Amino acid sequence: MKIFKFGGASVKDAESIKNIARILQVEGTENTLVVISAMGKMTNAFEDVVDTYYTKSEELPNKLNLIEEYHKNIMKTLFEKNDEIYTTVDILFGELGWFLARNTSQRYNYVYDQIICFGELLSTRIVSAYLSKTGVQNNWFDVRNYIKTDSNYRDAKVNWELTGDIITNKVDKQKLNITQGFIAANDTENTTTLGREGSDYTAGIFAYCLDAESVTIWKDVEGVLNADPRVFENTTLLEQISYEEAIEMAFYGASVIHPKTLQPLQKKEIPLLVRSFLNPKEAGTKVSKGTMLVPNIPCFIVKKDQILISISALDFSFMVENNISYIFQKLHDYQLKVNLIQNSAISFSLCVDNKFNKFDAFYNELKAQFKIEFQNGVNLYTIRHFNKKTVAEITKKGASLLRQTSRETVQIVLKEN
Ligand SMILES: Nc1ncnc2c1ncn2[C@@H]1O[C@H](COP(=O)(O)OP(=O)(O)O)[C@@H](O)[C@H]1O
Ligand SMILES: N[C@@H](CC(=O)OP(=O)(O)O)C(=O)O
Repeated sequence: MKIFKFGGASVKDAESIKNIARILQVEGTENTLVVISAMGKMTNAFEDVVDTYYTKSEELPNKLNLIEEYHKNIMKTLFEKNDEIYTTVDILFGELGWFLARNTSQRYNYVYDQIICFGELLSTRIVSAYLSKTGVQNNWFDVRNYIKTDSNYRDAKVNWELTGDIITNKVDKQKLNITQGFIAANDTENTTTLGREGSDYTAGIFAYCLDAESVTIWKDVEGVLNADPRVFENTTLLEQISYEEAIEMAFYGASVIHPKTLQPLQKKEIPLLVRSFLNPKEAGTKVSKGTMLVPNIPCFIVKKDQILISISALDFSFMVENNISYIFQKLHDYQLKVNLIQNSAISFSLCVDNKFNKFDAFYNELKAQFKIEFQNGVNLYTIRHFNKKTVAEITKKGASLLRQTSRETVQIVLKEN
């Protein structure tokens, strides 16, 4: 069985959806499972709905209208006025409205997941209906009945045993299956999510459980490049990457592949292909067992808008196991994602992502016990397979605040203007 994943960019408008139908017709529609993300930037729009719900509820109808209009504009091009999809989509907006009106929970992350899931539910319904309309038979299903997780809303952990059982028993391998990325459900049937950009991971979960022959992620770029083309001018396509190398790149923040996606694939040696939906004839990138990197060139990864924190003890004592373990417990409690660590005898430096806006609370708790300084808005550059020239190229971009070098990797924290 083949697993395809189409991300937001590949379902961002009516033309993109027509393109998916063309790709499926060329690639074949049997023994295939297609995982689809929310359209375009709709997950961001739903995040805005969540914030508005809590802070400026008078603006909520307006935000919801914008989302509805976006989807209906796309539908206008793809369907006739009386097509059933309009009822399906209205029911979904009705369910969302019902939740917003009835919810009494103040648990932000729980509420977030119950709202955010509509992006994927809408996109998959629309793509599935369009495929059916154009004669491509398909089987839409609600992934929340297949992927089961714990109740760690917004970053749920998969219950592999249960999920594996359900998927192997329930997925009809003969058909073209269409389902949602990123969302799942816990054992009380509440919606959970796998972390932002988690649809790649969904594809990996299905591939693992179904022993798929391959996973293909369709992108608006040729494949995995040696640097983010939005940040670097000259980029080169990587034709082959080993699992180990791809895991390293994803870990350091190469956003083109979600970091959790690769391990399940590596375990079963399922190749991951990253191909262009704009140029589907090209081979793109293959991540598989084998050669580390082809071509073997330096690769650049940048994580923007990080916080560089420096912590030392108030009494100038050494930063050792007991206070470091305490700090890590707090980082975990406040869901701060650590991207770089460096310690000296009396101070401990960290570069973190303030993913869930919990840095202030972390800071306030720690400042009672430690001297803690921080700098917002720094960028973390990682160069895999670096050389002198590439390090010089990066460091000339701004003031270098911290550097860490290992055999294959250099990481540099920069304050850019
Ligand atoms: N190393 C890289 N190789 C290719 N694309 C990259 C890389 N790093 C960042 N990108 C960016 O990732 C984008 C595709 O990812 P994304 O927008 O998340 O796609 P989707 O949401 O459709 O899955 C590309 O348009 C490109 O700008
Ligand atoms: N829609 C979700 C999940 C996802 O993976 O999206 P994309 O494939 O567009 O990155 C998000 O934006 O986080």
